Amino acid sequence: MSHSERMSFETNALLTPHETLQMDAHMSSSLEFLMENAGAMVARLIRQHFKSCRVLVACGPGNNGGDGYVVARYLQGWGWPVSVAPWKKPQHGSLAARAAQEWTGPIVAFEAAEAMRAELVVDAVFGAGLSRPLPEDVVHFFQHVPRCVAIDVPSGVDGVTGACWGEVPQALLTVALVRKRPGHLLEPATGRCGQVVCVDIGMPEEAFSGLKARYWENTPSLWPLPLQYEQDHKYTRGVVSLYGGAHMPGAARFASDSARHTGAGLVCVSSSEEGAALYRTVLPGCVVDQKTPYDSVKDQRRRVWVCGPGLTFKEVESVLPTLLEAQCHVIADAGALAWADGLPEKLRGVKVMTPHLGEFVRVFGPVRTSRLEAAQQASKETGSVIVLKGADTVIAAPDGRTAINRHATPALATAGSGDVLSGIIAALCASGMPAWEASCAAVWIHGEAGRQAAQAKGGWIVAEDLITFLGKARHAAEKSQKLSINR
Ligand SMILES: NC(=O)C1=CN([C@@H]2O[C@H](COP(=O)(O)OP(=O)(O)OC[C@H]3O[C@@H](n4cnc5c(N)ncnc54)[C@H](O)[C@@H]3O)[C@@H](O)[C@H]2O)[C@H](O)CC1
Ligand SMILES: [K+]
Repeated sequence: MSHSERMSFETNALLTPHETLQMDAHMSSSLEFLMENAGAMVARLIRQHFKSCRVLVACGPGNNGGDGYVVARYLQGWGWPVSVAPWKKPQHGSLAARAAQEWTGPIVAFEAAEAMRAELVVDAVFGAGLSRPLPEDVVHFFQHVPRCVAIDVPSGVDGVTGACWGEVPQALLTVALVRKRPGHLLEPATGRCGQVVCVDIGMPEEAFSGLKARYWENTPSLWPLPLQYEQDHKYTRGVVSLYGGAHMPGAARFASDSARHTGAGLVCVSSSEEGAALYRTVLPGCVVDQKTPYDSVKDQRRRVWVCGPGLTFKEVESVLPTLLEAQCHVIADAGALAWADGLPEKLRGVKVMTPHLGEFVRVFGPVRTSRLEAAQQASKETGSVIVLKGADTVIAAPDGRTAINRHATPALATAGSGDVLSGIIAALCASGMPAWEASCAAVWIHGEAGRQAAQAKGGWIVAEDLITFLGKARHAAEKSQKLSINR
């Protein structure tokens, strides 16, 4: 059992609406207590973030609306001027109806004019499980809202995929209950959520029993990094190999430098006669040879390969099938993905693929669902870990485990940044980490190095800068895991 599976619902696990329903079913006798706590916590957060002002709570017919009535009651109790605008009344006898009954303050029409009169609107219309387009009158209402705080999600956000069912409210603050949801971390929803704060509503541990987390926010607690030991030598640290192309040597250089700076014990670069002469001059820290892939894979220490950065179609064709035949652990990027244009089965056996959206579409075809689901599907079909790169990188494993990474910076959008990532993944795979954990860790370290480099360099960086911060970035992850060797 992997570390993440043992972790159950740690704080970085993400809850889907379906899982929330399962928990609520388990806790049916305590739902009223949970709704009371949810409303109280949201009201407290509002008090922390805003000065007393005219508040309008927009309530839907379900439990999200129920939470809204509780918020209204607490704020009014603290002396705030509060009104409630029900979009639709809760069903008679429901939990939300009971919460509505306890609201004795003003009730106003659900219309734009009321929204405009308010100084702050609480969006308690729909929670994260909505599965149909946002009604027109709800869209119209929220277009006139001055400042908005959303309970669970801004109404119309799909809590799993981050898709929006129409023009959803723009929140300044979104209050997640129990745990964040995958949708909070995925575009376009992230942009509509504002600051996301997660609150404890007193959900007991036993409510999680029988549930197995499948989604996580990518944080260092998800993937323990191997430590450094006294007895280490370069082969215990791990060997990374790559085939260096003769035409675009910069990419192989970035990948090999990045593997070394992340902690690989040794990086071996094989190339043609012409390429090897070049790599010997630019990569003094690597072992450079002219071995054919067929001969290279006979060396049992050379199990982990980066394939693709800087390679032409012909070069990939001459290397990748041999690596896959020998069951090497291949990280496929750039040229290797272009080589499989429209034919993902050519990549069967690859351990990790690192496409950006354009490359992903070239290999797997148009994304008809969401990026999240497309990455999960591709991973299941190919048996490879899919690292779908972006501001909200998705790391999907064939067994369904999915991490979403927000630990990044726009400064990473520079040529060579992807080559650096493939080198980090290779270094961590070579150190013995399983492919999904290595990929998650690499994406985080890449983001951390980008942040540190951008800070040190004043904002704008190139791939070379990123590489020089990889050691520090790995150390930052270790520190955060409280596993630092300097402890
Ligand atoms: N464990 C927890 O985290 C708790 C969370 N709470 C809150 O509960 C909601 C989820 O409640 P639920 O009733 O399942 O969903 P909604 O409130 O979103 O209600 C949906 C409701 O609306 C109806 N509906 C949807 N679209 C339309 C439409 N176009 N026309 C008419 N009606 C529509 C739909 O049929 C449903 O009836 C969660 O967000 C939290 O805020 C609990 O308070 C405590 C435990
Ligand atoms: K909402």
